Parts: sequence; C-alpha cells; structure tokens
Amino acid sequence: MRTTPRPPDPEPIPAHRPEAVGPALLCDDLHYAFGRTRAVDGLSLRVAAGEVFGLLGPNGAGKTTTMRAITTLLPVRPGVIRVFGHDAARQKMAVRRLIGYVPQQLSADGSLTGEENVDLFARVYDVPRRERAERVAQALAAVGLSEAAGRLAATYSGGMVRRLELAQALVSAPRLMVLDEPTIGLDPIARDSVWQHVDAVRAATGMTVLVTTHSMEEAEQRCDRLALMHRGRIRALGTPRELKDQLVAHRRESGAQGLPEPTLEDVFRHFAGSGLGSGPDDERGEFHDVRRTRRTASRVG
Ligand SMILES: Nc1ncnc2c1ncn2[C@@H]1O[C@H](COP(=O)(O)OP(=O)(O)OP(=O)(O)O)[C@@H](O)[C@H]1O
Repeated sequence: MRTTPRPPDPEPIPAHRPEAVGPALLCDDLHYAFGRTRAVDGLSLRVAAGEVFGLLGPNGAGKTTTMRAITTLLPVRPGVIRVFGHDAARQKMAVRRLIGYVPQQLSADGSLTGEENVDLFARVYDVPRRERAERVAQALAAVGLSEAAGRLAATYSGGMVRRLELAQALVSAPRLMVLDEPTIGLDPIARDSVWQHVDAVRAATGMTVLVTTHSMEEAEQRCDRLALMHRGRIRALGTPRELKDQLVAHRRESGAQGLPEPTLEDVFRHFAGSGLGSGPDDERGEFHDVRRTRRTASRVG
C-alpha cells in the first residue's frame, strides 16, 4: 500500500464542544439473544459525556454483546440505544461516526506498518483525503507510536499492538470510545501506558469511554462509574465507593457483622455471583468465552 508522508509536528486531536444533547450513551431495556441464550436481557444504562464507564461481569455476562449492539454491529431487538441523542437503530451511520471501537479480537494487520494500519482505518471511516495524513499522524502521536509508525505491526510488542488499535479507533476523532478489554494479556507497564494515552486523549478532547475489564484494580483506578453485569442484566451500578457502600448496606440488612471493609472484588462476587450457571447453554457459553479470551490474550501477550 502507498502511504502519504507524515507531517513533522502533528496538532492535537481537536476538542469536542460540549452539547446539550443529553447523555453520551443511553441504553433502555436492551435485549439480544443468540438462539436460546439470552446474552443481553433487559439492560438499561446512561453514561454521561466525558465519563469513563466500566462494564464489569464474569465471562459470558453479556458485555461484548452489549458493546456490539452499541457500536451498531448487532441489531437492537428490542430496546433503544442512543449515542449523543442519535438512535442506533434508525441513524446507524450517524452513530458509527461518533464511535471508536477497539474489539477484543485483533484488528491490526501484522503485514502492514503501524501507519498503514491507521491509514486503512482513516479510509474506512471516510476521513477526507486532504486531512488523512495529518489525522493518521495525530492518532499515532496520541498513542506514542510516531517513532514506530514505519515498522511492520508484526514487530510490535503486545502493548504497542493495543496502542496501535487505539490509534486506529482514534483516527475518526470519536466522541465515544468503546474498549473491549483493552489491556487483556498486557503486563502492568504496558497496561499503564495504554491508559495514560487514553487519559491524554480524554484530557484533550473530552472523549467519553465505555470499557470492559476483568481487572478490579483497573476498574477502581480508571473508571468514574461501574455497572456489574451478570446473565445479561445489570446487578449493581455506581462509583466504586457507592458500590462498596451498597455491599456494606446489604451486609447490614442480612445481619453480617465484623467483616472487613469490602473490596471491589467482594462487591463483584456479591452482585455478579461466582457461579456462571448450570444449564447446557451456559456451559457452551463458558467454553466459547474462555476459548475466545485465551485466543485474545495469547495474540497480544
Ligand atoms: N456469536 C455467538 N453465538 C452464540 N452465542 C454467543 C455468541 N457470542 C456470544 N454468545 C453467548 O452470549 C453470552 C454473552 O456473551 P458475551 O461475549 O457478550 O459475554 P462477555 O460478558 O463479553 O464475556 P467475556 O468476558 O468472556 O468477553 C454468552 O453466553 C456467550 O456464549
């Protein structure tokens, strides 16, 4: 693929002006089933503009399915999704233009350079030709990959691949970034680096972030609010502090005494439950989920 030369000093990604169009994301009574498996089963949530919102839950809880519905990759049936006021069912293209999505699966091509990968996404997102080179350079700079832009992605470390995928999603200057387990399989330094770059873009643009993670530490440190999902539904919602307070209140009501201050992990166990179901569908779901998770972890690790 032919690439365009990179400008020497990329400007920062332009900031979004706050608008009075309501929340960044609104989901109302979402449902989605794969055959008999009710992956999303009546989910409602509201994410404010500029928030980092974490969707937590055990494997198979329905997090990825929810994200795929929000990104318009799965139909909403029934239920309503609005992204900055746009209806995901009726204004699909408008919603797609507002969203950047980093899926769990590998979205970078190892046989292309970092720059070529981001350029490809710029074309897919229909970034105007005259802006493309600059926007590609900005996105690569935003994730600290300017130096490595000319190298094949196959030579990148796991953390660099994740940052490249972030750059691919950033090139459209999204207002809502959807990150499905962005740090899975990464070491703590690479994990921090991914988040530092996300934070820098947020500070510069006011971008809203919807993220899934299995790391309670990450959820507590990085997310303003969290929703705990289990079997397609939200079981608890709030800031990490509020969730812990909810567990304290539950313990008080049930007469439990003398327990230490709960951790987010305790909250997760309490609201999401440790058992992931006993039916044949659930077992199929778990195997599918674990296999996919391991595949994802091994390719970025
Ligand atoms: N393409 C598919 N075909 C059939 N069932 C699916 C498919 N994708 C997901 N499922 C099932 O839907 C349910 C929800 O899956 P989903 O991937 O949304 O969960 P998740 O919370 O994202 O899990 P993980 O943490 O492992 O990513 C699971 O029971 C899963 O097996």
